[in-house]
Amino acid sequence: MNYSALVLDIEGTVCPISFVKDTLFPYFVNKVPTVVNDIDQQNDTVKQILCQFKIDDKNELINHILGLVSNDIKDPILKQLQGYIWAEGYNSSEIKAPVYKDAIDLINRHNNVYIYSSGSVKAQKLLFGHVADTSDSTKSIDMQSQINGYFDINTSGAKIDSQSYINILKDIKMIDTPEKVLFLSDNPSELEAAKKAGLATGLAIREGNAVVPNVNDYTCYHDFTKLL
Ligand SMILES: CSCCC(=O)C(=O)COP(=O)(O)O
Ligand SMILES: [Mg+2]
Repeated sequence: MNYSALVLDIEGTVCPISFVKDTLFPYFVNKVPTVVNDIDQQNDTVKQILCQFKIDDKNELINHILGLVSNDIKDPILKQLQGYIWAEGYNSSEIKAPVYKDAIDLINRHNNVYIYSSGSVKAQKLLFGHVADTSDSTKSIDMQSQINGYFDINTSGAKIDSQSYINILKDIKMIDTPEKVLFLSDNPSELEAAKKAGLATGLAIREGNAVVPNVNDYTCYHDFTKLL
């Protein structure tokens, strides 16, 4: 099947879950106390995001944010904040995104690729702007020009809600032919929601992903080499 558009999840699909859990989250957790305690020194956007939590006490706010991270809560305010904190890590080259080689190749050979992740649009752009270069560990590759658009839980809604996929179909002007849009994710609940909206779906099977008991119900991809 020739798909007119691809919509790709990030964590567990185009990069390992371990990158998010062992690199991105710890980097963020380490910075949270300073960012909250020194709120007056943060830029206006970060101040506004912190204010949205509506918690005045700094220690309480720190504990609230850290609790969201440790329980992997896909909270829209948390996700916005993470993008701003990770920017420092990417811009200083401390963080580079280990996007799977087969995912890089897939993105390079399809001309209509979109991203839909719980990570904020800002975080997504940073990630694709700083993809680890496997041939030279000191370098990163900017893949942003290969991505046609980015969607997150703030722009489109929760990933397990089929309305979110309808919103995306409208945005990418594919609402009349949803079956020509392929959504790839490691999360069966997301695939079910996308399927309900009429999209074609594929389950990413990667090392470290959660085991899917009813794996035979899905079209599975251990890598994307043979896709398209
Ligand atoms: C944009 S990378 C940050 C990943 C993240 O915060 C996250 O929650 C990943 O969720 P996904 O929807 O990509 O599985
Ligand atoms: Mg995922």
